[in-house]
Amino acid sequence: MAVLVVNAGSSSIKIAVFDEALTEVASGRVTEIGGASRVEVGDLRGARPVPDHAAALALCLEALAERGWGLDRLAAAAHRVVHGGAGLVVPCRVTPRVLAGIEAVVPLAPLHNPANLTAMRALGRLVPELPQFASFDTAFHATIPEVAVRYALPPEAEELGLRRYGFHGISYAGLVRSLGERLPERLLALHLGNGASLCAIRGGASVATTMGYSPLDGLTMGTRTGSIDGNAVLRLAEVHGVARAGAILNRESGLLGLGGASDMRELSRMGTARARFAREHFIYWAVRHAGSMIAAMGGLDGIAFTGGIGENDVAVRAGILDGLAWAGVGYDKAANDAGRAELTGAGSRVAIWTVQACEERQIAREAMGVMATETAGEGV
Ligand SMILES: Nc1ncnc2c1ncn2[C@@H]1O[C@H](COP(=O)(O)OP(=O)(O)O)[C@@H](O)[C@H]1O
Ligand SMILES: CC(=O)OP(=O)(O)O
Ligand SMILES: [Mg+2]
Repeated sequence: MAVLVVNAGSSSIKIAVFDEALTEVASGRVTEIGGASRVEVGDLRGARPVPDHAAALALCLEALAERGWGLDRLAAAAHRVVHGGAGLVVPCRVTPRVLAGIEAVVPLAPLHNPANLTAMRALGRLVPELPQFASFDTAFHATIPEVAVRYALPPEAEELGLRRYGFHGISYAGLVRSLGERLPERLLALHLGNGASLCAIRGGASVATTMGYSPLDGLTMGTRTGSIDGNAVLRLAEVHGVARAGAILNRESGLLGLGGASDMRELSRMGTARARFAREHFIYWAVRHAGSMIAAMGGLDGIAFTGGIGENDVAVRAGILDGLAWAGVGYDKAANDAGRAELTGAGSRVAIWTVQACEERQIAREAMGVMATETAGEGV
């Protein structure tokens, strides 16, 4: 039995095939979709224009078929879904009702849910009999206490469903599993990719996170503002209208708005004063928000970096770790420069790791869990 996993991020699509022992047997990725796209699927490696997520998925499926993983060999497909609203949280089979639920909250995750739906519908057209499953980025945050979930709004506003959800939960759940025995009591997890968030994980459970009602809140991101005063949002809407204001906040802000490129690697290459400022802004706000996460956990025992930037950008990691020296954080500079997995410095009170994001394996695991439950149910 093989499961195809499709992880559509805001700037990337990552696919992988897992066998029943959760061993990855094939994988591929297209990054910087719509920009200076890079393809790593099958024999295709390098720069190649890929305009959107649909084209990226088609490329990935073609490459998988060439490697002997045609759609006819798959038992199921499993997808990352960023936002399922209040109604869709636990992993489930994709049905017309589930598709409608994901569609209904497109305005809350405009950079993600359309790509997730594109992948589900495309596979549904290609192989209608293939069972499909969805895992939600919000699920891991179900343990966040009410006081951290609620905005200080009156009941009529809360009735609109305005509350904090939190995202990157699939990544955080996978991270907790990857750390295994090493998992400390109070872990500051940093998922730094095109979308970026922090999570305070206490005893393996999320107790606070920086994203809120949508994946716009918190850190400075590739194209998203991160935290911004509500009155500034109202002003943008007043001047430009709601749709344009939404586009500015979600697609034209963040590193792109400040530095002229959404991609961290590209900003490093540019090296202009603007580009440097954008990187500085990213680091500064990651440290500021980290302070809030540490307070929510009542202290800090470990730090784990993951995501494209967290795993690879040595200078960003160094900047954030320098900014957390006050919390007893000391890191091994040579290990950081070399991109090693263990960064804890001699005498540091806090353990530090980089961990490869393993969203795909976590999604496959969850889909297999749903399949097992369905099969058990049939046997009753
Ligand atoms: N080797 C690298 N050095 C610095 N930044 C990197 C590197 N590889 C990827 N990144 C950055 O990671 C970000 C994309 O992260 P990723 O987790 O793949 O995104 P997504 O949120 O779309 O899943 C980009 O800003 C990219 O520049
Ligand atoms: C939730 C989110 O921002 O995801 P990504 O980092 O993949 O864009
Ligand atoms: Mg991602």
